[in-house]
Amino acid sequence: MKGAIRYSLYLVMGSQDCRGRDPVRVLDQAIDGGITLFQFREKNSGLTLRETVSLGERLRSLCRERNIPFIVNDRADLALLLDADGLHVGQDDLPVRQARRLIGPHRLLGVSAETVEEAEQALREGADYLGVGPIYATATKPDAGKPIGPGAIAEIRQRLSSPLPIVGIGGIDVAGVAEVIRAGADGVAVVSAIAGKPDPRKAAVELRQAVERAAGAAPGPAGFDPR
Ligand SMILES: Cc1ncc(COP(=O)(O)OP(=O)(O)O)c(N)n1
Ligand SMILES: Cc1ncsc1CCOP(=O)(O)O
Ligand SMILES: [Mg+2]
Repeated sequence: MKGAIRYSLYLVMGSQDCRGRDPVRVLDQAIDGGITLFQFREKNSGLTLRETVSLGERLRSLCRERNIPFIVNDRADLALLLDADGLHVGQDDLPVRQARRLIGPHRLLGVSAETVEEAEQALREGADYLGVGPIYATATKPDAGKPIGPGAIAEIRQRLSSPLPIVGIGGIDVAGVAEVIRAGADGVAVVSAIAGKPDPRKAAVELRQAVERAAGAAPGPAGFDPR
C-alpha cells in the first residue's frame, strides 16, 4: 500500500467541514473530482465517539470501494478499528515512535512538521510523509499558529537528510497551489477548498489540474478525468 500512495491532492475532512451536508456524499464528489488521498479528521464537531465510529465506517467503506487510501487523524485506536491505511499525528499528539508501534510497520504514518528539526525527528522516528503547514492563513484550524509560507517547504525539502514525501497544508486554494508545488511539495492537503465549496467535485477537479500543471504534467482539457 505504502508504495502506491499518490500525494497530489489530499482531502482532510470531518463532518464539521461539510456545511451540513452528508460527509459521505461530499467525499464521493471529491473522489469524482480527482482527490488521491483522504484523511478523516473529526474535530469539535459534537459527534459522540459512537457516531464518529459509525461515520468513519461509512467513509472507510467508500474509500475502499473507490480505491482511495483512508487515513485517520490523531487516533490510533480509531485507525485500527476502521482498518485504516494510515494515521496522521501532529506535534502534540501521540509521539511518532509510539504511534508506529501501535499501527505496525505497514500502515502509513503521516506527521505534521513546521521546521527542519521537527521533520528530521519525524523521519528518524518512522514517518512516511510530512504535512507541512500552516502555509497560509486558515480559519479551519484556529490553533494552527502563524503561517510559515511556502519557503518552509523549500527549506525542509533541501535540508532533510533523506527524502520523504511532503504535502503542504493550510489556506491552500487554487491560487496557492503552484507556489506550494514549486517549493518542493509532492501535493497539497486541503479542507475548505473542497469540503467548504458548493460543488466539491468541481473544486477538486480545479485543484488537481492546478497541481498537475505546477508539477509540469501536461494540463488536461476542460472536463478531463484527472485520474
Ligand atoms: C496532512 C496533514 N498535515 C497536517 C495536519 C495537522 O495535524 P495536527 O498538527 O496534529 O493538527 P490537527 O489536524 O490534529 O488539528 C493534518 N491533520 N494533516
Ligand atoms: C488541519 C490543518 N493543519 C494545519 S492547517 C490545517 C487546516 C487546513 O484547512 P484549510 O485547507 O481549510 O485551510
Ligand atoms: Mg493532530
